[in-house]
Amino acid sequence: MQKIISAVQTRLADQFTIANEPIASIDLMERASVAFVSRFIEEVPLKTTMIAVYCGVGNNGGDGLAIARLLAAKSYMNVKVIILQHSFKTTIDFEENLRRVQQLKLPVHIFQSEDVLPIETSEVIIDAILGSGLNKPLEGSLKKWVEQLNQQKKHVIAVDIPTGMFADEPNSADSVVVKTDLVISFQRPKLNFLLPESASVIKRWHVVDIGLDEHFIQSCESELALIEEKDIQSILKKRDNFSHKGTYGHSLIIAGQEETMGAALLTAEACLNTGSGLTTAYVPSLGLVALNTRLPEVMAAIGEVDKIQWEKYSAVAIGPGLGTDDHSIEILKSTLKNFRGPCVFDADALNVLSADSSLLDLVPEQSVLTPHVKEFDRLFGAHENWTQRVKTMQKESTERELIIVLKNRYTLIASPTGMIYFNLTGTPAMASGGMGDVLTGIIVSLLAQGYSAIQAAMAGVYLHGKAGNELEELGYSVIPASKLARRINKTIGKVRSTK
Ligand SMILES: NC(=O)C1=CN([C@@H]2O[C@H](COP(=O)(O)OP(=O)(O)OC[C@H]3O[C@@H](n4cnc5c(N)ncnc54)[C@H](OP(=O)(O)O)[C@@H]3O)[C@@H](O)[C@H]2O)[C@H](O)CC1
Ligand SMILES: [K+]
Repeated sequence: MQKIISAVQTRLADQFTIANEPIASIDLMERASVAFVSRFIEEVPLKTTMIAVYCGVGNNGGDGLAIARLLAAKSYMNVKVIILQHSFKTTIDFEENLRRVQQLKLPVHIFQSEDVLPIETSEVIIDAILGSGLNKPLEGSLKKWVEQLNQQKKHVIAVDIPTGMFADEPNSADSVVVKTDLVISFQRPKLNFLLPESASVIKRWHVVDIGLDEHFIQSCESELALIEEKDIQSILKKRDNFSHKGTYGHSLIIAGQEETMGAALLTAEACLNTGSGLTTAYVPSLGLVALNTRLPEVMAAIGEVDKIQWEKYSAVAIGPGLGTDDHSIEILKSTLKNFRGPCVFDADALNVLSADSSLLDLVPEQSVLTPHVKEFDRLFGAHENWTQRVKTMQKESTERELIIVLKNRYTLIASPTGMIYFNLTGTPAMASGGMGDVLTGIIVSLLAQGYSAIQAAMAGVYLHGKAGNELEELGYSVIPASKLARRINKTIGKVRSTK
C-alpha cells in the first residue's frame, strides 16, 4: 500500500531526505530532473524535436532548467528555455541551475510580468512554471500566459504537476491550468490526478521515483493510499489440497428481470469464475432457460421470496437488473431481515435504498455497497465536486461501518477505519454496460470464500481492473463485460502464482 501524501507532506519528505540521506538540495533536484528526462526520452525520442522549457522561478522552474541542460547533454539539438519572471523571489537551486544553463549557452528568453509572449514555434512544451508550491489560483500575467499556451494546442509535458493545478484541494471550475498530454510526477501521484476533474487538464500521468525517503512517506499521517499488486497477493489464499466445493462457500445472486436477465447472468458468471464453491441465482422463472443454457454450473432459485433458504448461503449479492418495483423492494427487505452473512448491494438495490433511508439504516455493518457516481449521489446527496465525495464516503463508511466502493476510472474504496484506497488497475476500454455486474459477482464470490468485506472489495476491484488491462493488451479496444467475466479466472491464477 502506498500512502498518498499532500503537497505539505511532500515538502517535509523532501526536507527529511535532504537532511537524513543526506543529499544536497541541488543534488535532489538533479536526481528528480534525471528521472524526468529518462521518462521524457521514451515519450519524445526524436533528438531534432524543437523543445521549449517554460520555467517559473521556484524549484519547479529549477527542475525545468536542469531538464533543459540534461536534454542538451543527451544530444537534443533544439532546446530553448523560456523564463516567466512572475516574481523576483527566486530559489537558490533555481539560481544555481540558471548559472549552469547559461554556461552551456542554451538559448534563454526571460519575460517580465508586463511582457506579451510570442507565438510558440516549438513542437513540445515542458511545463516547469509552477509545481506543488502553488498557493493560490493563477492570476494576472501568469494566468494570461498560461491561457495563451493552452490556445496553441502543443504537445505539453508537465514537470511534477500541471501549472495552476492544486495537488490536493479542488480547483474552482473557472481556474486556469496548463493543459497537458503527460505529467511526469515525482514519487507519488497527487490526489487530484486520481479524481475525474483532472481529465480536462491531464491526459496521462506517470510517476518516477526520485529517491525520497519511503519510510518517512509511509509514516506520514494520511488516510489515502494506493492499492498495489503485492497487497492483493497477500490477501489471496491458495486452494488447498483436499479442499472441496464446500470449502469455497455458496453465493446467492439476487438479480435480473425479464428484460435484464443479462445482468444476472454476468454477475453469476463472474461469481463462478472467481471461485465460489457453489453459485445460485435467484431469478424470475422467465430467466430459467437462459440461465440453464448459458451457465450450467449455476443453480437457480425461483418462486416466492419467503421460500429462500437463507441459511444455505455464505454471501449474497443483490441488485443487478433487479428493478425497483414492489417485488424488488420486497426481496430487498427480506434480504435485510433474513440474511445474516456478508452482502453486496449494487445497482437497483442501491436505488431502492436511496428512495427509503430507513432501509439504508438497516444495511448490516461490514456490507459492501458498489455505487457508480449517480447512485452514490442518490444515496448520499448531490456533491459539487469529487473532493466532497471523498469526504462523504469517509464519513458514511465510518459512521455506518460499511465498505463503499465508488466506481470510477480509479475506483475508490472507503473502509470503516477511515482509510480511502485508490485502485489504479483498469482501462477506459472497460467503460461498457454490465461491467459493474461483473464486479459485483467477483466481490460476492470472494465474500463467500471467506475473505473479509474490505479484502473482498479491494481484491475484487483490483482483479476486475487487472483483467481489463490484460484483455486490452490482447488487443481489445472495448471490452464486453462477458469477456471479462470469463477472463477473471486466469487473472486470479496469474496474480496468485507470482506470489
Ligand atoms: N519535494 C520534492 O519532491 C521535490 C520537488 N522539487 C520540485 O519543486 C517543486 C516545488 O517547488 P517550490 O519552490 O516549493 O514551488 P513552485 O516552484 O511550485 O512555486 C514557486 C513559488 O511560486 C509562488 N506561487 C505559488 N502560487 C502562485 C501563483 N498562483 N501565482 C504566482 N506565484 C505563485 C510561491 O511563492 P510565494 O512567494 O508566492 O509564496 C511558490 O513558492 C515541485 O513541484 C518539484 O517540481 C525538487 O526539485 C525535487 C524534490
Ligand atoms: K509544472
